[in-house]
Amino acid sequence: MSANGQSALLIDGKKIAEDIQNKLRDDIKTWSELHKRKPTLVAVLVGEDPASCKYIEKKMQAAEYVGIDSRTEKLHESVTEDELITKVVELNKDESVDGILVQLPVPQHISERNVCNAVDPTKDVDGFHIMNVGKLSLNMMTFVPCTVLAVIELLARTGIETFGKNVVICGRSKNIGLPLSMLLHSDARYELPGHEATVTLCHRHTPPEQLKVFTKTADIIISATGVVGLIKADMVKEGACVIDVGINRIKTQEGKVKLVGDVDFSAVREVAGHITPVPGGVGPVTVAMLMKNTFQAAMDRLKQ
Ligand SMILES: Nc1nc(=O)c2c([nH]1)NC[C@@H]1CN(c3ccc(C(=O)N[C@@H](CCC(=O)O)C(=O)O)cc3)C=[N+]21
Repeated sequence: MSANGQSALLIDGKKIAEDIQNKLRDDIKTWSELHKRKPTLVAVLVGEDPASCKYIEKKMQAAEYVGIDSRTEKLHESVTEDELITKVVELNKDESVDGILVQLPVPQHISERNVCNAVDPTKDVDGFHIMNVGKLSLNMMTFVPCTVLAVIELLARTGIETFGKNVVICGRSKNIGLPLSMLLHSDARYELPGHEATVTLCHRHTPPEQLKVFTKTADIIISATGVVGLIKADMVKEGACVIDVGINRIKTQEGKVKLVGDVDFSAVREVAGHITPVPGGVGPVTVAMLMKNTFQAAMDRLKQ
């Protein structure tokens, strides 16, 4: 139990996602009536990975709710890189399409980088195109990856300051840890909103004792590693905010599959000031931010 005798406040990602989507729903309705069309999102899914199918389904449901036209283009697992890129280029040229996303991971024989770079940067609602990654690193306006936006949104809506704070990010993935580190230290003197934190980016070669030294001084800990139980109670400063981006499927003793994050939730909860659960934390807000990026893409298209 923490010094004030209370356990951490739970950050309700599901509720936050609903709030965002309700606001978007109103804005999209107004926009669609004005422009006589709806924003349009196309997801490209290669193969039939059950987790990918589930995420795509959630995205399609959210799109339907907020008033975005959406569809999933399904390609066989054996599709070649050229064939996949041909599909993407076709969507790039399609004037009725505002946002394109290729669900990751793609099969081993296809280069993820080549595929992400094939998406028209103005339709790249995932923010994975090399040009959008470059812009983010320069704190320029661009599409920011949805999970990164979700973390920022969870902090902002919970009233957690980042200005001058110590943030420790665990995990340096190109789609989450790295862009999150770029956004959280962003400088307000450029185009993007500045978050102005001091960021420490830890990864698999950060020695465990050193990791603990870093996390112990963090005001905000964000874990995106896929390592179950990485963040333990003795690594967390009293009152810190803990954001769990991990998604791990584990088998329980009864043989059931359970979704857990990277954080030892029940123990960390007693030390932290705020904590996100898994499920019901970052995941639903990620989907909401995809809707926001798609609406943005549609608005930008009409302005061009
Ligand atoms: N091109 C691309 N863009 C992505 O944005 C992308 C991707 N590929 N590949 C996979 C990851 C993962 N991701 C999630 C989306 C929603 C939940 C989500 O809604 N999670 C629910 C529960 C889901 C469940 O029950 O499995 C929750 O945490 O409460 C999680 C993870 C988007 N990703």
